Amino acid sequence: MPYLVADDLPTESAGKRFRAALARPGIYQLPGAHNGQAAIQARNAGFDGLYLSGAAMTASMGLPDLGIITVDEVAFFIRQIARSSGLPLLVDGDTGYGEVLNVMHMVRTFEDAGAGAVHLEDQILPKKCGHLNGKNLVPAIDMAAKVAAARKASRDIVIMARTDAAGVEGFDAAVERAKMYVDAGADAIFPEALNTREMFEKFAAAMPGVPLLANMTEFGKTPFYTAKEFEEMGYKMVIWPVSSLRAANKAQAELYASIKANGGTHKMVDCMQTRQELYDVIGLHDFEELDASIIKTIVPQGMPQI
Ligand SMILES: C[C@](O)(C(=O)O)[C@H](CC(=O)O)C(=O)O
Ligand SMILES: [Mg+2]
Repeated sequence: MPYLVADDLPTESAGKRFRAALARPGIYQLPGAHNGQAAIQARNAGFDGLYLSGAAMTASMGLPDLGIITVDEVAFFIRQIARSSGLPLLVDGDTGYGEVLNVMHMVRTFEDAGAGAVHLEDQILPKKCGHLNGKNLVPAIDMAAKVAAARKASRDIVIMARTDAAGVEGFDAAVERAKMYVDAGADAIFPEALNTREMFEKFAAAMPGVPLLANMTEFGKTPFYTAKEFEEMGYKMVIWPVSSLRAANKAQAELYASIKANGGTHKMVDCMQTRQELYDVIGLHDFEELDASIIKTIVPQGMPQI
């Protein structure tokens, strides 16, 4: 039903629902949803949690993933995904867009917008995709302070700390940083850009009892593993962060090339979501029925003749 009806809204905060999902056995599978439509499609495919990727948001805005997006721009994405899908959402908070007060502002804004979890990373600005070379990190203590700030700002939202150290300072430093971030208040850890099964397993063995996230981004440093394989390696969450946008972007580029080549869209119609399919996904008829039903709650016998 449309998110507009109070009785249909989740009774618990997204943060509590995200925590409950983490407490279940098995790995929590969080496909990237880069907008409200993608979020409904992922839910319809059977997922019960989602990821909002900084790389996908910025790419969809025609920008590189360098941390030049703002808190309110991200909140716009969070709101549409939380409303359209009703699912708990893990949001990419990049570096927190500044220092400790900015981190706190981010956490409050994201939680108020409907996010269930947020991750913060230990790079300096301009940050980079974790799977690129040439990253630079802030001192571990500065990141720990950001984590403590996020913890203080959180009502229910899950605070996750990402460390990019494995590819910069080495594996041991990544473990050391992760432990420091847990001590500072992180609920979960995202070890970025591990590149072998051994590394994933060793990291999990070094962090007993801490929920860990695996990032199964394509064309990066991590070879393909399935959700089940990550679960066996000791991971509690897996994201496919940019996949929906990559697939949509490729389809879009083919569409534009075809219009240009053929003078119209006729050759691409078979690749398109039909009007009916679109309306089914977004629930147009539910919204129309809701609209028509409101007057009946005031005048159940129909409109008086005056
Ligand atoms: C997870 C990530 O932070 C994202 O923004 O989705 C990126 C994904 C990517 O660029 O492939 C990352 O830094 O890994
Ligand atoms: Mg990112």
